[in-house]
Amino acid sequence: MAVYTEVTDSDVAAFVAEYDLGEVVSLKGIAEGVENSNYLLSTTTGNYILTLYEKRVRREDLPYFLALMDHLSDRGIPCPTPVHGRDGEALRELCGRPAAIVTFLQGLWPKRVTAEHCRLLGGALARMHVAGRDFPMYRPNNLSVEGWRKLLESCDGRGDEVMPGLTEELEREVGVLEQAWPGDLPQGVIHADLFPDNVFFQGDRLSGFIDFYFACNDFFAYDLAICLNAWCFEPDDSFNATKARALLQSYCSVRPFSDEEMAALPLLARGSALRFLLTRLFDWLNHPPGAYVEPKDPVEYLKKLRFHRDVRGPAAYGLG
Ligand SMILES: Nc1ncnc2c1ncn2[C@@H]1O[C@H](COP(=O)(O)OP(=O)(O)O)[C@@H](O)[C@H]1O
Ligand SMILES: N[C@@H](CCOP(=O)(O)O)C(=O)O
Repeated sequence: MAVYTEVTDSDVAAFVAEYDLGEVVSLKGIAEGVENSNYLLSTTTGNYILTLYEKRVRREDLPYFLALMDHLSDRGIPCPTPVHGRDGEALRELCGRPAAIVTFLQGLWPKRVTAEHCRLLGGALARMHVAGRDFPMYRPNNLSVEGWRKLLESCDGRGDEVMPGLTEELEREVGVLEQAWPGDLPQGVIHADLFPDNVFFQGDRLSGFIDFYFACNDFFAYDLAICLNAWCFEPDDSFNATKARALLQSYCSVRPFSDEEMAALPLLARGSALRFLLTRLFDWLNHPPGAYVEPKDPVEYLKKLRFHRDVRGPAAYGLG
């Protein structure tokens, strides 16, 4: 369960007193999620999400994430909006952690992804990229190519505890991707963690995006590469080109891809697989025994990486 920091009734009452949100009715820990502590907060004015930011989120990055949610929702992108206190601040401290309240988003994330989900996702992602173009803040992607060698080193050569030969394969991959990574592609604000559990649907529409706590400035096509990995593989690890085509075509109908972006896609998808493989590997090797949150499987992302390594053109993604 993703509640790392326990909040008592008196803590939350004092916290909520800083806002015009009425009285606290209840506070329930939310089991889903990995990175932060999330609570469903009910007050006499409605439902909200209270988040206490944990290990991977740096305090200095929080103004970027919160301002981005304000910016995108002002431009009609469905996403949570930070609630500002009576002093105008959205970010404050609770139980020794940075904390914020955001609006509650209706809908559920898809447990079984369909091509229609991918189609809706593609269009909405492109609209988010366009809406972020005039966002004035900048945050580099510290989990992209410049960060991978350090991330691998932080695993202390223990990759083979997960699979024999893994450390060597990852060292090779990091080297190849460092050499081949594109220098310049269309870029702007990206979500950078758009997995199915961060996208809500209601009936036949996409009702919103959540979890902007990896958002950063990077190649737009890298966000799509993350989605290809997270949405277009089946539980038996096979790649579903129909889902990929639905995702990419609907994205391009809103924000067309350049030839350079299309050509770079297999490499970006390989790199995005490596990024999640490395953070999962680190968490797998370092999670305390008996911890509530089950670490995610790094090997799932090794298989995805190997798939993209063998891709020779857009036909593999249902295009061309
Ligand atoms: N704004 C929101 N509206 C509704 N539910 C939310 C909202 N934010 C988070 N949640 C709930 O909390 C869960 C975990 O949120 P998430 O941001 O993915 O956590 P983490 O950053 O820890 O991975 C989500 O799966 C969802 O159930
Ligand atoms: N999506 C990442 C883990 C981050 O979890 P989230 O709940 O913040 O999306 C992964 O699958 O490795």
